[in-house]
Amino acid sequence: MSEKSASNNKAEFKRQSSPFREIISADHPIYKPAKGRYWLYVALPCPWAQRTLITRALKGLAPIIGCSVAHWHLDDKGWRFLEEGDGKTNERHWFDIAGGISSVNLNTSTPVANIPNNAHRLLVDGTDEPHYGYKRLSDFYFKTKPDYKGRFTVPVLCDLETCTIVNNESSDIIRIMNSAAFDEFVGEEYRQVRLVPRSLEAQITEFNSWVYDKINNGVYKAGFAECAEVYEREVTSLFQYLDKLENLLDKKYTDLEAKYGKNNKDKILDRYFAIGDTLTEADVRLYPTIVRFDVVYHQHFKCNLATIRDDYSRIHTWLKNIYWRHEAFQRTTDFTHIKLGYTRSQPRVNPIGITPLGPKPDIRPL
Ligand SMILES: N[C@@H](CCC(=O)N[C@@H](CS)C(=O)NCC(=O)O)C(=O)O
Repeated sequence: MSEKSASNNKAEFKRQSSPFREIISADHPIYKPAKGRYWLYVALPCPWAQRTLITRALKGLAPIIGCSVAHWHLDDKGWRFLEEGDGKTNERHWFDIAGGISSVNLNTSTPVANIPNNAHRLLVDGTDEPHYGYKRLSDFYFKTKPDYKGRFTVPVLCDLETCTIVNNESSDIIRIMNSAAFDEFVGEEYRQVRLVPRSLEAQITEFNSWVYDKINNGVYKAGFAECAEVYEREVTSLFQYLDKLENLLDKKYTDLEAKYGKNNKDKILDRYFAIGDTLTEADVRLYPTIVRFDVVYHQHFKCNLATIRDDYSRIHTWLKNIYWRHEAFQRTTDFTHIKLGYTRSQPRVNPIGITPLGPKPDIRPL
């Protein structure tokens, strides 16, 4: 999310690669599957972190892999946790049981302005780090690698036994969660959830590759461009790929209408996903960008050739369907953290740090 993640001398945004890439498996020399051994550190503005929260919820891993939420405000020392001891209440349990992080009550609390950057509203702005009392995410990075020189990004999956970072790349973390590693700790209903079914693997991989480069990362390439020429090129490309996505979903929706009848909305919506007719990793990786689009990327990253709600009707229906009918998505979406996080943490993009009140509502009803 940081505007300083990296850029090259052509004023283009380049995302740094993630240095910690271990997996958890019975064959791994150190990181064996276990209940309560691993902990996920996230920040709710971050779309990459949200992928991991969604997958954790869908796979029933909330009781197996705990989670801490950094304060939504990213400063020049990186993400920070709320003060030690603050979060040691029963409410933390409620946070985890929610299958992600819930702040359903917050989504209706407006306006979001007038909150100081360093406000500490317990279990509203984030949680503490309950194991080591770390104040900063950077503490984990230095503990794992004392000479670490990169950025301190979320999400981070940590091993509490060795106090090291197992992995800090969201696409790996969701594959770890989606593997059979934790099957023995979850019920059959979760074991059956396969976000990358073998029969759809090639299609999902192809979809993910352009969605990642042109849409997930595309909004950042437009928003963090350091000159007009780069911005214009990137924003144009982004909307070309949103058009491609709209066409793909249009075909999907029309085929479902032909099969089940135009009026059979429930049957259609039950099957209306990006690839195949069940929820897959393709939806998990697409959603965090689309749900942030109208509320932040449109104005903050100047991705304003169109909105999802008024100009991309099939993407909009897909988004509303996922948000309103799938708890793992809705309960890991915190519009307040999202809006505040982007608009208050990127002074080059928004120097005064005023958080726009609109659009209203954050997401329309289905
Ligand atoms: N490749 C990483 C990217 C994660 C990432 O860029 N996270 C941003 C938040 S959206 C971050 O933590 N930035 C902190 C910083 O750059 O200081 C992943 O997908 O896990």
